Amino acid sequence: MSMSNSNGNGSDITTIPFSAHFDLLSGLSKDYASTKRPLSRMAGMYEDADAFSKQVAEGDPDIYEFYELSMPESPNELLFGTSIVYPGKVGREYYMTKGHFHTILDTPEVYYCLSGRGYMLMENPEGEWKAERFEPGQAVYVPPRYAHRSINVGDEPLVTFFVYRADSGHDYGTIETKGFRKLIVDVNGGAEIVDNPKWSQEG
Ligand SMILES: O=P(O)(O)OC[C@H]1O[C@](O)(CO)[C@@H](O)[C@@H]1O
Ligand SMILES: [Fe+2]
Repeated sequence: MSMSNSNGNGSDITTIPFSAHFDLLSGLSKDYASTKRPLSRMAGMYEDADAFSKQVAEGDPDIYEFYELSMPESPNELLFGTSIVYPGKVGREYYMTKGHFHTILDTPEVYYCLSGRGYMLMENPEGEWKAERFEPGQAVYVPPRYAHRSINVGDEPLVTFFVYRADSGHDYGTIETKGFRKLIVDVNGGAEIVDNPKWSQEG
């Protein structure tokens, strides 16, 4: 059987069958090294700047880590791995990923929750948004054009398995400066979705 295919751009790429291990509960892999995101890499992304600075100074905790396999950036390939968001809060805001649009905006993504509790917060450039629950066994579809951010509202790591087209790319766009239109915050011990003041001030 031939293992060659074309990436549609004139050059041939070759991938071979393979498998990878991810622990069902922790999401950690025996086969790969993860990429870790400490809090200091998320400057300006949490609403409470004082709480952010204090936590960075007091140890700069890892907020999340993920595995991203090295794949040819082709529309004919898929990229998959696990994402692990640790439990905690910055001020009233739960630990979360940076979140991103795909550089090729029209590409979707699927997430499957392996353990933990949280939300996938999604919004498109037109301002439509949706927060879907993550709990073990729940799959979430991120449609084309939707930015997506995983948020851990529980006491355990939030572990998800994701798959997306390998050429999709990451575009942080307005997210690094204004964030998402909504925040998920702790109100008296429960998670609530509230307006992000950075968006409501400017409309
Ligand atoms: O790009 P961000 O928002 O920091 O999040 C990274 C996560 O997103 C992914 O690209 C999957 O969409 C993974 O690599 C990782 O789990
Ligand atoms: Fe993505």
